[in-house]
Amino acid sequence: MTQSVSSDVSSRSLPVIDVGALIAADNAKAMQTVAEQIRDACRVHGFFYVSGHGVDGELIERLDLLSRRFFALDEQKKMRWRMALAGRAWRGYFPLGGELTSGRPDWKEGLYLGTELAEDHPLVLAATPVHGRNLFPDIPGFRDTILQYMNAVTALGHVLMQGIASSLALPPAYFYERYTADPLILFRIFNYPSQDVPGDLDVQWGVGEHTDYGLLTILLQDQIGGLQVKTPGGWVDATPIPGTFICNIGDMLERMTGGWYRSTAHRVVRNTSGTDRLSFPLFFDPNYFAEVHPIDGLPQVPDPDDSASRWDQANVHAFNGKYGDYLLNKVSKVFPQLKQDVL
Ligand SMILES: O=C(O)CCC(=O)C(=O)O
Ligand SMILES: [Fe+2]
Repeated sequence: MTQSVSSDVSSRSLPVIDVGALIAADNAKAMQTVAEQIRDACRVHGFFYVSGHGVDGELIERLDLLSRRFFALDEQKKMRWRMALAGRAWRGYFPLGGELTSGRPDWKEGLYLGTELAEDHPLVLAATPVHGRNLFPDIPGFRDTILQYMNAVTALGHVLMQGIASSLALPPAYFYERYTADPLILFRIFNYPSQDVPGDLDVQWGVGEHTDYGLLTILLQDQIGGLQVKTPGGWVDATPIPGTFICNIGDMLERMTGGWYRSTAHRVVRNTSGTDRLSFPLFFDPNYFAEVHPIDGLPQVPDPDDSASRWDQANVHAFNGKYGDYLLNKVSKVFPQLKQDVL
């Protein structure tokens, strides 16, 4: 990979944490060991691989296969499910170069999805942004597979948040009781095609440097690679490891922990491998209406404001208010046109 810069990968590679004990939930000592591994990973990197997660491998294979079938369709056909058609629900397909990071197009196409809510759900009737029905492409089996996958990984998200609570010496249900009994789940399926960029386009990355907005991102990626994580020692490749997810913490967890855990910047290099790269991030976030507050009693971080070196120059610690407000402010920057049309 051309932009790979890690020279001393062994000391800087990201940890793999087997979370089987958290799922089994029958051995307090083993659960504590996992919580300590999570704490170390969140303190040092903000990124870790998860193995032993229990999500069905056959379901993952089916999701990958059907997603490839979708992206192989003509662009014109894929545009039948374009995001503009979902309005405020913020769902559907966006074409190559259609999403911006820091004002520049990313070299990816994708399908935006989330918790499936019916037209008569109160939040949909109230036209709540990012809530609504999905635009499921008419690939046989795709809808059910996506819904099953979102359910399975959301369940994993609840377990991981229990582990994160324990890692902070909080009761396991800390986040559930305050923020995630009804979490905001956004799910994306991305294709990074191995395709040249036309000379007149200002494209550099698959996805430019950024942090994620919410609590926890649970990412499935295929075998191509390209995700890189910013560490104090430089950019590190998050090399694919079969059978694992990659987890990273988002801005809201940094805010809640007063910077004790950081939302670590990451990016994806442009795919030049000759084969499409697929990735599937699921964002496990606080309820849209939840007010985010710092957690009492954590170790104090002297100066948590790192806005000067952050990709968006934002100070997440200055944010007060509903998670939904924070999210909308961010999302409107990555899809400015859509914001104009539907908000
Ligand atoms: O595709 C990837 O590997 C990462 C995508 C990502 O960082 C994001 O969607 O926030
Ligand atoms: Fe991300």
